[in-house]
Amino acid sequence: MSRRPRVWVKVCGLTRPSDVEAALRAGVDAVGVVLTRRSPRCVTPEQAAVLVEVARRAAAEAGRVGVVTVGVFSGEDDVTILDRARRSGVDAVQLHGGESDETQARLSAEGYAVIRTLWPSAPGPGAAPDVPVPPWAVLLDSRTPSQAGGTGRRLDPAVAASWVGRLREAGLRVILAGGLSADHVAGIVDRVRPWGVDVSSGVEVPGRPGVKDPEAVRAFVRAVRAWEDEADAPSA
Ligand SMILES: O=C(O)c1ccccc1NCC(=O)[C@H](O)[C@H](O)COP(=O)(O)O
Repeated sequence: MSRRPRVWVKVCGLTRPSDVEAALRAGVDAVGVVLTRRSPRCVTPEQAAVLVEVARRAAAEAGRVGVVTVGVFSGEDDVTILDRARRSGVDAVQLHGGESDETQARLSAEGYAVIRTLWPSAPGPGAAPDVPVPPWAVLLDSRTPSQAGGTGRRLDPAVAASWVGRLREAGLRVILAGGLSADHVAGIVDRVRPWGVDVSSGVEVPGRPGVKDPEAVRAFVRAVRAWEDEADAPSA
């Protein structure tokens, strides 16, 4: 029997300090604030700064090190991204609008961990693109014609697994997103084997984007940690 790896867990689209505290208490590794106006979960940099401070305080109180605060962008120019990232005080930026390699490099040079989003569409070797400059992590997500993220739509697990395999071979950390929730995250992680998972609408109060349900967040983290505690059968 072989031991399973720890899975990095991010809850995204937080808008309320109490939800940030609850997420940290539940044991998440990262909290995301959406800093693009192209989202119903958008917060201002000033609101984000309060949430980031709450996250740092809650992490310190819980004796947690390495908790990451992430600002999500989609389609903003580099100057706007840098301005909002600085004003909010996030550790990492998540590029969720097909931003360029140059933008990624510029943000890395400014000291931000960069999470680069890809939207898997086709299965098979060669379907996942090359990522010429390795970011801190790659995030696989679903999208609709009007929304680049936070859609609540699941990826096809076979497609996701093939992209994760290919990107892992290239040495990248891969975070899986797209319609995850407590009731099926363990099964998807078992099949797709990402380095991390990211959830937003699946832990929200139904019909209220940005308002998290603390019990749903706890159930999500519990489901991931329970999966980690099981062991893989030896391969034949
Ligand atoms: O959450 C949004 O509203 C959003 C809007 C535009 C770009 C990105 C956005 N969210 C990014 C995230 O990291 C979400 O957690 C991720 O898309 C997963 O969302 P969900 O499918 O609802 O779990």
